[in-house]
Amino acid sequence: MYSAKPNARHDDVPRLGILVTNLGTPDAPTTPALRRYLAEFLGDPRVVEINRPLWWLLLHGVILRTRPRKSAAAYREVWEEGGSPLLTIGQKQVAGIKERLAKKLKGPFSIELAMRYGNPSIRDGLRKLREEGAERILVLPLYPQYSATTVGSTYDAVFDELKQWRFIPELRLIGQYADDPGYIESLANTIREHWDQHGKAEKMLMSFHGMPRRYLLNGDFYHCQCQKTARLVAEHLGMADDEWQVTFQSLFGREVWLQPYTDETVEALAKSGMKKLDVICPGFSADCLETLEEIEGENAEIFEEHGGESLRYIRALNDRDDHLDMLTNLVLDHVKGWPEASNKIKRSRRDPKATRERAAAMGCEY
Ligand SMILES: C=CC1=C(C)c2cc3[nH]c(cc4nc(cc5[nH]c(cc1n2)c(C)c5CCC(=O)O)C(CCC(=O)O)=C4C)c(C)c3C=C
Ligand SMILES: [Fe+2]
Ligand SMILES: [Fe+2]
Repeated sequence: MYSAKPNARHDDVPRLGILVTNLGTPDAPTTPALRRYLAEFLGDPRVVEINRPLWWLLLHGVILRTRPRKSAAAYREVWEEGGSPLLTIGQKQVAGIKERLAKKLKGPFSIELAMRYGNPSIRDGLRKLREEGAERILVLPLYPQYSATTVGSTYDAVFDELKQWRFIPELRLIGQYADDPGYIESLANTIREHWDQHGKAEKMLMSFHGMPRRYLLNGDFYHCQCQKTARLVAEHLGMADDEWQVTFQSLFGREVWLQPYTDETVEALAKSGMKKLDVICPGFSADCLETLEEIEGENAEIFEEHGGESLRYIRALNDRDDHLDMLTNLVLDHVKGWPEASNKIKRSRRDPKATRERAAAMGCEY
């Protein structure tokens, strides 16, 4: 049985729905919450693409017995009063985009934050949009670079939910914005502000989340989009080739991942005598465990342990005004051609009494 909007009425005003998504985060920095979260995340075949039965045994037999405790301790280091940074920042981002859209969109719209894993879920976000009357939905995954492991998997979750609906909304998906001029400019702005405050370091690493190299060889061009973002930022800032470098972080498992690795590069640069190093993570639209604990925490320690003086982590774009302006413009570009209030006008021209009588004759509550 396909599901429908509860208490659907024939005179509902159709709205535009915007679902802003990110990866997701555990509900609490505890071992049981991490076990639930990692089981969902690492059980996703888009994320770990190996033989399913073998992976299931390894995941449930080994990884979920050991990693949740370790990961919970790491999450405790970054946890805030309102929850995980990825979630609290996501809430601020959505509130900021909503405020901006309210000034620019003529028709009614609703916007919801949803997470690919954990809460608030994509299923709940889509259902909320449906309850609010959304008949057209735009999905904006907050990943600037497309990867099947992130954006592709988000689409899977959207399709899995929508295929159970009776009325399937018109759907648009934003796949990537790796070379969007507003995004590049926001990154350049935040770097310039950092330089104004702290001066330039000897080098800047642009560190992106990694993935197994095999995925690139099988056609996931995330790597190329990361390179493009980094090149455009460097060009925008007029940086010489030896002033910056792309690296990949957050390795998981024993396979070869995209290289060079951030931690190995940080260590090598410190050993080579470098004293000041800037690191930015352009692929993370919000600060999270991978930036705060891994880069600002672990990698800064690695740098200092091997002779460096200070690794200065440049925060993610988070809820900066230029970032929220850029994301709002991205939404506006992608809803072009979708009529704003025309359906409302059409419906109001109908004879409500006659429509109600016809509906009642069919046993339908109008
Ligand atoms: C197992 C393989 C993983 C792949 C492939 C992967 C790709 C990938 N991830 C992000 C963004 C984020 N990942 C985050 C956390 C995280 N990532 C993995 C594993 C893979 N990611 C794990 C196991 C974890 C959980 C933490 C841990 O136990 O170490 C996060 C942070 C979430 C948070 O709550 O703060 C983000 C964001 C991208 C962009 C990407 C591929 C391009
Ligand atoms: Fe990840
Ligand atoms: Fe990590």
